[in-house]
Amino acid sequence: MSPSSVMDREHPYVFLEIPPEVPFELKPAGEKGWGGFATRFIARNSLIYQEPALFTLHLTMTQQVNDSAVLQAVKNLSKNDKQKFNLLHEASILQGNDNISELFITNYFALAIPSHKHRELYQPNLLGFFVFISRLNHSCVANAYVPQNMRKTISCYAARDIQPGEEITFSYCGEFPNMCRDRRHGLLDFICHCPACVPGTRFYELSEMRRQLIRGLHYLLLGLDLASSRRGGPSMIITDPELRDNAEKLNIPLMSRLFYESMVGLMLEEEGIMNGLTSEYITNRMSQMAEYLAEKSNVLAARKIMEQDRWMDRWLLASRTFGVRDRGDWDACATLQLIRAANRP
Ligand SMILES: C[S@@+](CC[C@H](N)C(=O)[O-])C[C@H]1O[C@@H](n2cnc3c(N)ncnc32)[C@H](O)[C@@H]1O
Repeated sequence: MSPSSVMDREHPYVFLEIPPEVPFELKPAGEKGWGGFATRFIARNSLIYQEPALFTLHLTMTQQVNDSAVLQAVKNLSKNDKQKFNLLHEASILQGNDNISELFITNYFALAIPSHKHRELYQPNLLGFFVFISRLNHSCVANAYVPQNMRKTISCYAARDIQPGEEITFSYCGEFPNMCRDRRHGLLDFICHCPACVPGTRFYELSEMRRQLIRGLHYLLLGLDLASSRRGGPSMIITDPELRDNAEKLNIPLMSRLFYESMVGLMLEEEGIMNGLTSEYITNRMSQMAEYLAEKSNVLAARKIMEQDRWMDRWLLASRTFGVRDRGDWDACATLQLIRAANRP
């Protein structure tokens, strides 16, 4: 028996009692430490696991995660739950990290709680500690996703079909689709080795191009450079000054918007990171824009575009009416500007 397999058999995770409904097992995952591997076939868009927080920390806006806050919360746990925390702590020590706050930071998800005030919907200072979904590793081309949660529970869904034995991964940052490798690695605190992060491969080159393109398309749609470290500040992702100015004023014709949105969809699909939630989100945004169309020919063209199931087909059709003007353009632009002004902090 090799020394590593002896170590693996005695690893703290082996003693974690995994609930029977969890469709993955914990195993070593190379340089990523341990990870979760599917124990059965998981169909695209289906729920993988819904998990309640082991405990939560509600910090004030100026407070940071600290050892005493974490230890105080752990003290109030049941014996069983304390044991889970201790096993994760032991595993963390094996990886050379004895720091309690760090352990919390590696295993938390920010929780959103509904609030009467729209702007307070997302409360980044309510943090939940999760034992099982936190065992899943990151990938920039993940096969699962964890949507923004609304209560003290998080859910993980399959972004595509997952075969038994396949490692289940999700993206630790929802905004990675429009960021190139260097920017992503600047935000992660480790070097990711997923297929989109290994330079010199065809997939890597295509991935870099696709993400740069998505970044530019987002600029055209939102007038914002979401991938910039100075978000909201000046950006040169669109070099044509007139087009950039129109994007910043949200003055992009509706039919062009449908084309840009379809192209984002196509790029995400080609990259292998389109999931049910994102698809629904882009489709809704396209439908909302189409509502402003006033010319009959454009209304019909938009309807045809939206009827297509594949993003490639939507994009091809949308390219035929790209740049066509509509009487509803001005109305849409004015409304988008009002929404932006209302949402400014
Ligand atoms: C929440 S934990 C995930 C589970 C962890 N691998 C374990 O053994 O418990 C996050 C940590 O896993 C490692 N990790 C996750 N995804 C990775 C990736 N794609 N490449 C390298 N390391 C990764 C990093 O050390 C990261 O800080």
